[in-house]
Amino acid sequence: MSAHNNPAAAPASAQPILQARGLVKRYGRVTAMDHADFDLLPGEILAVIGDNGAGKSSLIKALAGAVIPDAGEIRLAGTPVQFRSPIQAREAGIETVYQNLALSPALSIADNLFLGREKRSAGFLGKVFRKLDRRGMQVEARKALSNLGLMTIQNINQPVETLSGGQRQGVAVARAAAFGSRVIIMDEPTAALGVKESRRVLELILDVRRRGMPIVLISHNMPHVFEVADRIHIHRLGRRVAVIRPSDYTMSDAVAIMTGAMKAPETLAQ
Ligand SMILES: Nc1ncnc2c1ncn2[C@@H]1O[C@H](COP(=O)(O)OP(=O)(O)OP(=O)(O)O)[C@@H](O)[C@H]1O
Repeated sequence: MSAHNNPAAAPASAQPILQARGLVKRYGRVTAMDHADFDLLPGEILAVIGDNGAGKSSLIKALAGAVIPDAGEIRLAGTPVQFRSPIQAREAGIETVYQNLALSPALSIADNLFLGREKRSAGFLGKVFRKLDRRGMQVEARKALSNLGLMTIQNINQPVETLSGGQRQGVAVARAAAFGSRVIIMDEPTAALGVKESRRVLELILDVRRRGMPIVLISHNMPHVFEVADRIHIHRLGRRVAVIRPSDYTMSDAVAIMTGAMKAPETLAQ
């Protein structure tokens, strides 16, 4: 599917769902973020690309509450937010799927989906003895996976360590998509996957967008970026230097802007 006729894409005038202005983060003498800006529009897939060390992770971590910036402002749906921890960002609806997935291999798929937000049984047993509502969680886990067309997974009680890389990625995405999130950030979701599995994860990303959820996709894989992104945020030396549409530039242009070999376009495509 072409990313450029995305019916969910917001008009240019739409208010960003997630926005950052002037983020700064220094580690001693290293400036990881140097007045970095960021805009994610409702319903879009925004790819973030940049050379190694450009500061992509620092930016994403700041948006996800894992790094506290030294300066700058983050707004969620127009409201300034100051996340002090990843939990706070998650509670506000920003879900991050990191490259080294935060899944517990020995636990089942259903348990992983509810890790950290387990459902308790109704009434006394749940309140006093914190008894888990296993049946309820299994029903919801099955629903979350089938919503995303992931029901090739036969048994939601099987341990995650028995799943393929792509299926694991799927569980992580299902978890992110299932809990009323407003934004999903995916850090190199296809980096460790084979061709077929990468394909399925890309389909999954498109599927999540079809459901109206905006996605930030950090990736070094230009063909993947150009295939699914509505817009591409190019990061260089700690800051955003351009936002382009994949239909307006070639992959080598994007790489040239990223490395400084080509001048960044003057105006940011919004
Ligand atoms: N915790 C830290 N302590 C010290 N320096 C750090 C820390 N985190 C990041 N840096 C430095 O900040 C700069 C930006 O790093 P960052 O990881 O954000 O870049 P990146 O674009 O994500 O790189 P990559 O693509 O290689 O993952 C680098 O020079 C890095 O060494």
